[in-house]
Amino acid sequence: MILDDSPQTKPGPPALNPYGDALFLDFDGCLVEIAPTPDAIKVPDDLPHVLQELAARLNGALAIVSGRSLHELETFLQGFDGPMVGSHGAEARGMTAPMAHQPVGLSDLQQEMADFASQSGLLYEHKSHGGAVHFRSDPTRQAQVEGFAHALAERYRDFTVQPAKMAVELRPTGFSKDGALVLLSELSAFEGRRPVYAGDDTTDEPALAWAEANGGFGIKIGAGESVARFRLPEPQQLRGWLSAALEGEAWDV
Ligand SMILES: O=P(O)(O)OC[C@H]1O[C@H](O[C@H]2O[C@H](CO)[C@@H](O)[C@H](O)[C@H]2O)[C@H](O)[C@@H](O)[C@@H]1O
Repeated sequence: MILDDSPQTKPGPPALNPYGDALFLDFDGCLVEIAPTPDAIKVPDDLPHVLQELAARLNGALAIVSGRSLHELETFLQGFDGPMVGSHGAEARGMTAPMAHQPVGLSDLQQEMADFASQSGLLYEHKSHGGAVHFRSDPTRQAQVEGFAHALAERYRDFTVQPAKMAVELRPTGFSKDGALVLLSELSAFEGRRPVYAGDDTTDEPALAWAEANGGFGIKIGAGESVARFRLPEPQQLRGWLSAALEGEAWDV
């Protein structure tokens, strides 16, 4: 079954193998639909339960891997108690935290970001290991926000500019989602399993590539170029695929 008509047409993903697969899921734009602001997302009531049940079916080999702060993921997904990686690979639960200390200059950097956003009439998102300035309310400000972020990263060397959907983030240098997959795959629940990664954004591409290069596959959610072999058009279809896996249904490729 062909699920999209974009220039880079890809089929939908095959069925999960509960005995051999490890599942890694991005959050925003992947498990849940993009919303006007970070706080405005709608998490379906049954999503934590579906994740919890599916994790049990996979013998614990299911993790959330996100750019969000870990405490936000835990709040949005109460009822799912499996591993989670937040802040683009810098913090985690269910395994040793990848980043042992907070990045140098964190609070000063956050203050500068908050001040810039306030003066620019844009939304500042305070994050546990960095920050984000969102320009979804005024996309014409993109270049200005990017210029500000790159100038900031010149002065705060522990931080790297992370482009996001209608936002620019500053995240800790040296951490990434694909780096997190390496660490997660060393956990006994994940070891030796075929990695399957679902994500929607440029920040997910290295993780999608990692899954493809390590005997598994990637699922790109939404339009756009991707290294992933498979695609689903919206988070809703990914949630459907997860529910089908839980019910043991085969997915028609
Ligand atoms: O790695 P992810 O789970 O995909 O998180 C990436 C960033 O997602 C959030 O921002 C994006 O989603 C918002 C809600 O839909 C939207 O308003 C915003 O424009 C998007 O950029 C989140 O706010 C960031 O902290 C995450 O890093």
